[in-house]
Amino acid sequence: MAGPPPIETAALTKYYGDVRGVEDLTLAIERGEIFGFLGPNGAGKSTLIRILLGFLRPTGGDAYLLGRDVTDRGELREAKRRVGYLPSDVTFYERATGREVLAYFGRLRGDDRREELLERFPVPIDRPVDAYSSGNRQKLAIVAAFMHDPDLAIMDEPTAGLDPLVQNEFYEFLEARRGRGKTSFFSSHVLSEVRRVCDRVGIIRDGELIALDAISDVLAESGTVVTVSLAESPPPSALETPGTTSVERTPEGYHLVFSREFDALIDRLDEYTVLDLEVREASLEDVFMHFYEGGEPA
Ligand SMILES: Nc1ncnc2c1ncn2[C@@H]1O[C@H](COP(=O)(O)OP(=O)(O)OP(=O)(O)O)[C@@H](O)[C@H]1O
Repeated sequence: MAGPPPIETAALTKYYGDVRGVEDLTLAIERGEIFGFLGPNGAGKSTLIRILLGFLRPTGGDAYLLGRDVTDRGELREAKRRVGYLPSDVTFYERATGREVLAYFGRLRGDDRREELLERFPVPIDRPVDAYSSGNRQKLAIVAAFMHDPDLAIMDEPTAGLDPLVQNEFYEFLEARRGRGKTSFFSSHVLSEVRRVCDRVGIIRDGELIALDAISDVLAESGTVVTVSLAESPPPSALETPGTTSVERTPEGYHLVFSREFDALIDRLDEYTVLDLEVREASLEDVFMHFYEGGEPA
């Protein structure tokens, strides 16, 4: 079981001229986990992935893949034999058939799991790739990325373009990999998929890591949403009680995200006339929206 973390970064920083890609990013992914990397557009997700794969050189800090320094060509090459990469914009040599594409990648890295993957993610294998739908193209990319059974998979928005059934198949596939101690790291905008499949999440905004947690911890901390409609209109801050993550005024009333500290809230509401009250479990959207929106501008 021992061994270096599959992905490790320390104070990793990348500037494109004056533009910040990522800044001071310190992160360790554990062996066997499914890790989701979330953040709004332009947050720095692709920058991190491109540094890890050696496509970009960091401005500062360190990054290791399977214990190998990604800035050392020889070490990177060695690590990448055991890594599968699924880019967000899949491109193949268009006139090749699916079979030829897979044969090419198979020669480079091996293809022990090719047939099993093609059963899970069937594609019209003898047609030229330029005639593929975007979903089939993505499925072919999945087969190509995983057929050498990599210890670590790095994926940039892997389910974009897949229909819900195939998405589900993909999540089950990642879970089966986890059962064999394989590690998966992916960027996503889709909170529901992260909730469905990830063990831990990192949230990045303006190039910086602003939260890193187990999904269950995130939800335990701020896992309840209360919508309350009052006859009076106090400022939202008047409804802040211990354990409240956020309070907003919406057309339906006040929207509170908080841990389950009901007594404090009930005491506070006693000062007003409650017209309507709804309590429900928070979605990840509720919990993470304040991470996405809040904070200092870059
Ligand atoms: N080649 C480049 N030259 C200059 N700036 C860049 C370059 N690539 C990315 N950036 C900038 O770096 C920042 C991080 O971009 P990045 O693509 O890593 O974000 P992202 O989180 O992957 O976004 P998205 O969700 O839109 O894919 C952005 O401000 C972006 O404009």
